[in-house]
Order: sequence, then C-alpha cells, then structure tokens
Amino acid sequence: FRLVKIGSREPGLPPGPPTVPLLGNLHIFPTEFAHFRFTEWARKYGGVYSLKIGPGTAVVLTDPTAVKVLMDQRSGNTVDRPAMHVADRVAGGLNMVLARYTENWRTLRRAAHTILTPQESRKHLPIQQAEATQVLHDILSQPEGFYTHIRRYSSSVILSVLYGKRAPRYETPETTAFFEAQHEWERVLELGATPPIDLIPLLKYVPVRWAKWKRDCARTRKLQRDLYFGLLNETRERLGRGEENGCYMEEILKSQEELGMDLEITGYLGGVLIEAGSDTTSSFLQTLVLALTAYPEAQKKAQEEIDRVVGSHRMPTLDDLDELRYIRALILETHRFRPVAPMLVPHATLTAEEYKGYIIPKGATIFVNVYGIFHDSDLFDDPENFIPERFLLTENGTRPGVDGSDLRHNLPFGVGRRLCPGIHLAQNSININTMNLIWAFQFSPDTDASGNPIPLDTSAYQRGILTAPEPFRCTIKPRSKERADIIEQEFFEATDTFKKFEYGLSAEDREFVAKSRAQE
Ligand code: HEM
Repeated sequence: FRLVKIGSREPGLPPGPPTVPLLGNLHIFPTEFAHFRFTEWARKYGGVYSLKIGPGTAVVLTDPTAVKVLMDQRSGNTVDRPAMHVADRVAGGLNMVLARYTENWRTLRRAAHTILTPQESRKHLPIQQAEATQVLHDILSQPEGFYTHIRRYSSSVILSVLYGKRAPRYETPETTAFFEAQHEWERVLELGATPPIDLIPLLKYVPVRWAKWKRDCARTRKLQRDLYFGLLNETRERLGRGEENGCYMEEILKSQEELGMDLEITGYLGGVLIEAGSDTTSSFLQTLVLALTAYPEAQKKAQEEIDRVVGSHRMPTLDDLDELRYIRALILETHRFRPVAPMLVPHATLTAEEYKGYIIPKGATIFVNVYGIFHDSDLFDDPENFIPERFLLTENGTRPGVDGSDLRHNLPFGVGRRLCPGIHLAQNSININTMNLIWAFQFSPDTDASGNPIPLDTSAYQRGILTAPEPFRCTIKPRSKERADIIEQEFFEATDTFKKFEYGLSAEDREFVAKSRAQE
C-alpha cells in the first residue's frame, strides 16, 4: 500500500496534473523546452502548482508575487539547489551554479561578490569596449559569420576579465577548448542523458564498464580541469614573473588565504565564471539581432533615437545610454521576449515552506518560470510579439492598469541569494553591444531568388537550461560609409588595449592579429 502511495500528491501540496502510482508526474515531465509545457500547466493549474517526481516534489512558480515572496523575501530558505549527482561527479560539488547550499558554495559566492561589484566591473570596460569594436569590425568583414563573432566576443571578454588573456579568433585554442568542454557538459546534464540517479541512488554503484554515463562524466571532468587549471597556472606563472595585468584571477590568487580558498576551489571559481558568463551574454546578443531583423519597426525607432543622440560622427559610449530611452526599453523587451534562462536555474528548499495555505516540503525543487510570467497575456499585452514600447508605458512593461510592481528589471538574472553575480559585467556587455549594433548596421531578413524576404522563425531555439536562437541567416550592412570608417579607425585605436591581453598567443593567433592590424 505504501508503494502505491509513492508518486501521489500529498495533502497540502499545491495542485497539479494528475499523478500515477510510483512515477507521480515523471512520465509526463518534459525532457526538452520544459518552459513551454510548464507554462501550459500554469494556465491550467495556476501560478503555483506542483509536480510529483516519484517520491519527490517540484513546485513551479509562474506568479510574480509568489516569486517575490518565496524566492526573494524568503531566499534564506529557497537558496538551495536540487541534488544533481552528475554535476557533483563532474565538478566535485564545486560548480557554483549547480552547487548545493554548502560551505564551498558560500566561499565561491563570497569570492565572486568581492570582485564582480559594479565598481570592479567598470574596471574591465576598456577591454569590453575594445572587444565590442572587434565585433563590429568582424561583422563588417564577414557579415554572415555574425553568430560566431558574437560568441567569440563573449568568451574573449570573460577570458580577458578573468585570466587577462583574450581570444582574438573563434578558433583560438582556449575558446575551442571551452566550447568542447561546454558541449560535453551540456550533453551530460541533459535530461535523459543519464539514468535517474537522483531518484534511484543505487544506480551510482553500477560498474563503470556498464555505465557509459560515468565515462562521459569522467571525460567532461578532464576537459574542464585541463582548461580551468591550465588557465589558472598560466596566471600564477605570470604573477610569479611580476607581469600583472589587473585581471580578476590575479586578485583572487593574491587574496586566496583571506577568502579561504585552496587551489582546487580557485580553479573551479574561474571555470564556472567562464561557463556562466560566456554563452549567456552571447545568447542575449544573438536574440537581439534576431529581434531587430524580425521587427524592422523597432529597429527603425532605435536607429532614429541613436542618430538623434549620438549622430553619425562617433561611436556610442556607455554614458549615452541615459539619453536612450527607447533602446533601454528594447533591451528589457529582449530579456522578456526570449529570456536567456527561461526557468532560471532550479532552486530547492532547505526546510518546509508555507505559502497561501499550501505546504512546499523540505527539499522540494522550485522552478521559477520567468518565461511563463513574461508571456502571460493577463500581465502583458500581446506577449508573443516584440514590442519595446510596452516598457515606455509602464515600469515593468505590464499592460496599463495591471499591477506589475512585484516584477523587477533584473528578474531574468535570477532571484534571492542566487541572483547572478556577473550581472554588472553582463549588463555592460549588453549595453555597449546593443548600442553599437544599432548604431552601425542595418539588419534585414535574407531574400529568396525572387527577392522576397525569407521569414525568420523567432521561436527556433536550442534546448537546454540556457537557450540561444538556432543559428539563423540575415543580411547585415553598414548604415553608411562614414560609420564603417569610424569602426575601422576605432578598432585600430584599440590595439594598445588588446595588446595588454595578448600574451602567450598561439602562432595562428599572432599571425591573425598581425594581419588584421596590417590592413588598417
Ligand atoms: C546575459 C547574461 C547573463 C544572464 C541572463 C545570466 C543569468 C543568470 C541566471 C538566471 C542565473 C541563475 C539565478 C538563480 O538561480 O536564481 C545565473 C547565475 C549565475 N551567473 Fe549569470 N547570467 C549572465 C551573465 C553572467 C556573467 C557574465 C557571469 C560571470 C562573470 C555570470 C555568472 C553567474 C554565476 C557564477 C551564477 C551562479 C550563482 C549561484 O548559483 O550562486 N553570469 N545567471
């Protein structure tokens, strides 16, 4: 009788889809693009509903007030992450994003906060700006490669900020190693890639020869460690030679003792920041290009605004943003339209929690369905369309007359004590590149043989915890010869900034930078 009860919804839990014995809702749990199914269920079962995953419980929040109360105000109790054996196996519990609420997580988080403050993040502006100029230069020379130019940008910025070492090419060895490690990591984390070890812990003991997933984890672990500790060692050696260039990991290495960090945890701090900081930033910018191309009216208004404020004789700077009200709205709309992490990263409760008469048990997983919130037609007018103007009408873009005060602009960056520590660095990248791209280029859909625009599919996204648009094609042209010349001039003038981050480059990278500068 007890076995039959496993999987059924305990009294007091929020409502949810009907369960079956043992499995609960496991048989209907979506294995990809979960935010779509979670949103459908929210419309049916409400802003707070539960799913039974065998004996365990997950709660899905698609209600701004519930998110504010449970995740921000009661964050001390919802700060945990669900157990993830695979993550522990690969990263030994030291991946800050997925780590449980442990002493190691607290140490990592403290170190990240010390360095990623708004003031510290501003210190890295020169290299961010220089790299953003290279994005424009790269798009000018090879517009069809914009998707990878953007990805190169975000990984080069994070490598420069962390290790003081940039990646001039998409194929630079460090970026290639990162992309390979990241690909394997995403593969092992994918639902269904490993047996349900967190539900049936006995599976941990299956011998390696019968468990391909264990071999996959071991390979991913090696790829990550080679990259993380390789980069860390280079930074230590550089410090030893007295060749500091002010990067983040130098600071950490110098205050390792104070921060209570040994070499192992220091290596993983850097590693997780590359991982969390790279593809998130590029995903946002790729979505931005997609939206500008698919919504020409929004693009036109943004261009008119930047022309009025910045003009065509100079490139935009961060200080211009205060005057660019429409572009600020466009950035918020890009986050709303396609949030980089549609369900953030799952949280978990440390002890049982009560909300509006419901019991959320100890150890329950909590999904914050920001996608569902942002696409709720009770809150937002015409939520499926990209309409920056909504953020000019009301503070949080909600339809006039609706109370949107429980929302906040940085919700796409997370909740409570897990709020993204890289937010300032990320927002600087987003702001600089958004202004630059709008100032520099005209984006339009490709045309077919008869000259008709090929419609873009703004819903074609990659699967995973983080989403990025599937690579897509569009036509990108400089808005004027004057702007193209300014880009090349600025790129050339950034040489000195770049050079500080160009130590230990491979022969191919050295040749590449020499060639790109010789062209000027
Ligand atoms: C567009 C860019 C970015 C977006 C949208 C983004 C979003 C997020 C989200 C949604 C989370 C999970 C929050 C939660 O669980 O409540 C997160 C966590 C995290 N992010 Fe970001 N992020 C971005 C860029 C960055 C950058 C540039 C860095 C590093 C420099 C970074 C480092 C981290 C780390 C370390 C965590 C884990 C925090 C923890 O679990 O304690 N992120 N981010």
